[in-house]
Amino acid sequence: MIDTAAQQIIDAGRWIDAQGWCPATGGNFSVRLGAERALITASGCHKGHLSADQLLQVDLDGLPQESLLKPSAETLLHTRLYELDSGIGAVLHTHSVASTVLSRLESGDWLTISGYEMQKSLSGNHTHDASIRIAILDNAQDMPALAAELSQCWQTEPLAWGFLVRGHGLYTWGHDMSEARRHLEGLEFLFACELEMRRLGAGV
Ligand SMILES: CSCCC(=O)C(=O)COP(=O)(O)O
Ligand SMILES: [Zn+2]
Repeated sequence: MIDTAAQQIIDAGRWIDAQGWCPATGGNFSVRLGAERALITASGCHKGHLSADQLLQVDLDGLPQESLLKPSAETLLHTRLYELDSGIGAVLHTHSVASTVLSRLESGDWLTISGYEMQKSLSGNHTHDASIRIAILDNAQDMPALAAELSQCWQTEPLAWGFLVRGHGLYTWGHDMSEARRHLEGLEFLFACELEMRRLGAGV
């Protein structure tokens, strides 16, 4: 199980890097290992060429388990998602240009997208003819505070698919790594379209 999860994270990192969505040391990825644990990337390494010795187990308080590695600085956002929804099996955090710029252009708490066929890549959506809303949290270096912000937002309205952190990037998830990758690819396509529309002065 751990070997499979590790390979899923390594493969996702290679693919995400090839898309240009985890430049420098940006991004972090995790897979749930059970009710109380997750496998997550270590802090500060390039996520495009990970090896198994750059992954460690954490409990849902974000504490390393049987490892001397330093977990991702953003571990608490991953573990909070696993606590908030027991159906989440994998979490991907990326730093694309589109998610970073769009989250800064939008000054409100939500990004609303409508009219795109690609909305159907997000579980539960069956038409372009509806609006999807992606929450935007303000960035912070204080991870317990940002995780608390996420919990508060979730209590008002449970989030689906992902959320943006302003000027920082995207968190997305799925019931397994395959669904998380589909949500990531779909959302990034939608963000790129929306950014291009705004650049052309169309819509909004
Ligand atoms: C230059 S990236 C800054 C940190 C960050 O936002 C990130 O996603 C990577 O942090 P980690 O500790 O997981 O390497
Ligand atoms: Zn980040």
